Amino acid sequence: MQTISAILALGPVVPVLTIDDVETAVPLARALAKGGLPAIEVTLRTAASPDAIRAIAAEVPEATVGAGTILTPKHYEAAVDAGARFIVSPGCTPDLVRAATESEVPFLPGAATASEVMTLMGANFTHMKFFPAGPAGGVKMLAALAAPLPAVRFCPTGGVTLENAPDYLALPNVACVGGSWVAPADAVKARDWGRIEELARAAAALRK
Ligand SMILES: O=C(O)C(=O)C[C@H](O)[C@H](O)COP(=O)(O)O
Repeated sequence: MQTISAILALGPVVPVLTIDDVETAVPLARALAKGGLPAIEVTLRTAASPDAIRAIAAEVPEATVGAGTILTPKHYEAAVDAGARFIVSPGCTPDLVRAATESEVPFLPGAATASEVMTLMGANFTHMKFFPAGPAGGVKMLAALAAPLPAVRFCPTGGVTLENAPDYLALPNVACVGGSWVAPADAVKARDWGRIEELARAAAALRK
């Protein structure tokens, strides 16, 4: 089992995917990994998502598939059963902390304020999703959090783009960024894996 720190170091961007059609999961994950983004987050927001995670875990060994939008211990368990290698939440709850403690699959909880970060530090988390990054204060907020809380590493997600990602990645407390822009819905619908591979390649060229 890889640590969350190792998984977030696999690339500068973690694609966030919402998969409606399970048939797209494997070619989509292959295109992203081929473009240089092997750590992939599949949100648990659609009926197809558990099977999508299962298919990627089984058929795309070059990818490290995680599950996002994990809101409850039941979601956590379902994602682990499907083969998720990491678990992501937009926030956190005591129940999720317990589920994470009982699982060997690592957890990236979400935080957006100093108090939330401190609560998660108290539960021994060193890596957190900063969500929703843009609305919660963006680069300025993360830079400000680094002063009193320098040990925590973040994956800002929510409103991150190819254009603003470099500003986030330049911060010492940012491990990588997350975003859905590398797999636009229209490209997935059109099965345009070449375009997605190109978008992944451009994102992978960003330097941490
Ligand atoms: O579902 C989750 O677990 C989330 O935390 C939300 C996603 O990470 C964002 O919806 C991605 O945001 P965009 O890149 O702005 O589209």
